[in-house]
Amino acid sequence: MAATAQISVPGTDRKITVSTGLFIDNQFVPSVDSKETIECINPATEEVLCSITAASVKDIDVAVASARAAFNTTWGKNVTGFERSRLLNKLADLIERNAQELAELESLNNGKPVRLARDADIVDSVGCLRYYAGWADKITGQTIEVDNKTKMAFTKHDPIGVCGQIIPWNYPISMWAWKVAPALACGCTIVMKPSEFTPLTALKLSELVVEAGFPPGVINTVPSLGSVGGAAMSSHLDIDKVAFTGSTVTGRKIMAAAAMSNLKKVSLELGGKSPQLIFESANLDEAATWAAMGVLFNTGQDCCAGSRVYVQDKIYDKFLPILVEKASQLFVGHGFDEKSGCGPVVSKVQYDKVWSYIEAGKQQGARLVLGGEKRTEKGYYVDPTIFADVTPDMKIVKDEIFGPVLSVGKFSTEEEAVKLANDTTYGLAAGLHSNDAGQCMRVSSALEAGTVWINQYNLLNNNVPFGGKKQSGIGRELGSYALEEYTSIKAVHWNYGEKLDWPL
Ligand SMILES: NC(=O)C1=CN([C@@H]2O[C@H](COP(=O)(O)OP(=O)(O)OC[C@H]3O[C@@H](n4cnc5c(N)ncnc54)[C@H](O)[C@@H]3O)[C@@H](O)[C@H]2O)C=CC1
Ligand code: BAL
Repeated sequence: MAATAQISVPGTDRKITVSTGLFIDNQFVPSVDSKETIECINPATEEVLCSITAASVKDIDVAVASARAAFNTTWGKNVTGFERSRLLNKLADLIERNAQELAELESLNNGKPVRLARDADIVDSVGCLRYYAGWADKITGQTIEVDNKTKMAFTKHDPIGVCGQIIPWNYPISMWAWKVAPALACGCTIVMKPSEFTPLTALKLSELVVEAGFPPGVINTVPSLGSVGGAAMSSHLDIDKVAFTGSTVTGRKIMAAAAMSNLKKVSLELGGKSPQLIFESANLDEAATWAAMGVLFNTGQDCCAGSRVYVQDKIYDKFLPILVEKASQLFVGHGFDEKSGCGPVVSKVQYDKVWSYIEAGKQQGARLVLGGEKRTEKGYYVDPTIFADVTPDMKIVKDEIFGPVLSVGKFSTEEEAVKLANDTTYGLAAGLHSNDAGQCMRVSSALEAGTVWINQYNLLNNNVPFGGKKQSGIGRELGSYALEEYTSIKAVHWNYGEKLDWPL
């Protein structure tokens, strides 16, 4: 039995108990060979919450063996879709029951407001599990007529097997749900590696996996450093698929490791530098609200953050103050303050990265119109920061910052707007605000992005696919499209009459 930690809930006399071991075969266990630990930090206070076991390469082997055994016996093709659906729905119910505690733990480890973790991240995650519970008994192949006389063929959509799932720290519960729900619906088993920055809710969710009644080995949770556990999973010979969300740099490493090991299937949901275009016909107040939310939600730590806003020249001077006003209305504060709409960034590393970009923006001559001043209090807080009059060569315009930092530039024609928007190696998302229907159709078609929002931003739905073009990724999550990531298609040719003339 591995140990537990008690984490105090601010403003209450309650404590949350977290198992600090690895979750393998439905049990919390110590590492088989290592004493390495991961310190979990509260980004709002910079205090250590607890230390947990860091999985070694050997622990990954043990978790994979557990997932393989489950795949071959109690899960995989040995369980009906109806049963997978029932268990997914049960898990969704348990997460809903525990929403407040999970949201508190998410806030303590990640910094995001409890209110948003509970009412957005967890509500959407429960919805995701229920959405894929609906699919579990509807995953079917095709019957294919071949010659109508002696042969038919059919396809089976088999579960792909053991899935390594490597998730980031920006939406720990949501990314867990996006990975777990379609994999289980298809009959796959899982080795889940949460980010070393935010492993606590994945450990807590593992307790609910047992309570829901999943057989041992179906979901294993192995917190580990990316360079240890993540790398071992990517090159593992008995993992059939890796699903990853995180940086483009790490995505490349995972793909290379997959190629050099067993050519496992890989899906990558990577970075972005998404544009939002504001055309002169737009409702400026509404467009400013979406634009502010588009970059500031989750403190800008969002793969699809709309971190470049381009405004048509005729409305630029009118739009900019409205945008600045909207952004300054956001209350940035401790995640346990119900008023807080934005917490600190997740870690000291991320804090330093965001500030290095703010300094670069200043040095390269962008006009600072909001924020850009450090706070003196403890915690990794960064206030909403807006730079105006940016040019395409600036670092703040080119690179993914992953913080509450917005670059605002100007365009005159629709053609120029599209050119600026597409001037990036990324292609995750884009937004356009216009009341000209023809323009909405033309521009949404021309934007090189996996998701385009028209007169909205950042709102996703569990039944709509999400993923990137260009260097923002490969494959799709959510919607029916995600099922393709977790299935392997088998074609069965059935001869019921043809005799072969032999020798040929
Ligand atoms: N697309 C997205 O949603 C995310 C993008 N990012 C971007 O990445 C930047 C750096 O953040 P990081 O936490 O360093 O991102 P990262 O991409 O390195 O981390 C994401 C996950 O990958 C794992 N990982 C790290 N190295 C690995 C390796 N060699 N093999 C397999 N797995 C590995 C980590 O342990 C974590 O679970 C951020 O500033 C942001 O720009 C970060 C998190 C999420
Ligand atoms: N915004 C969707 C998920 C992500 O940021 O990784």
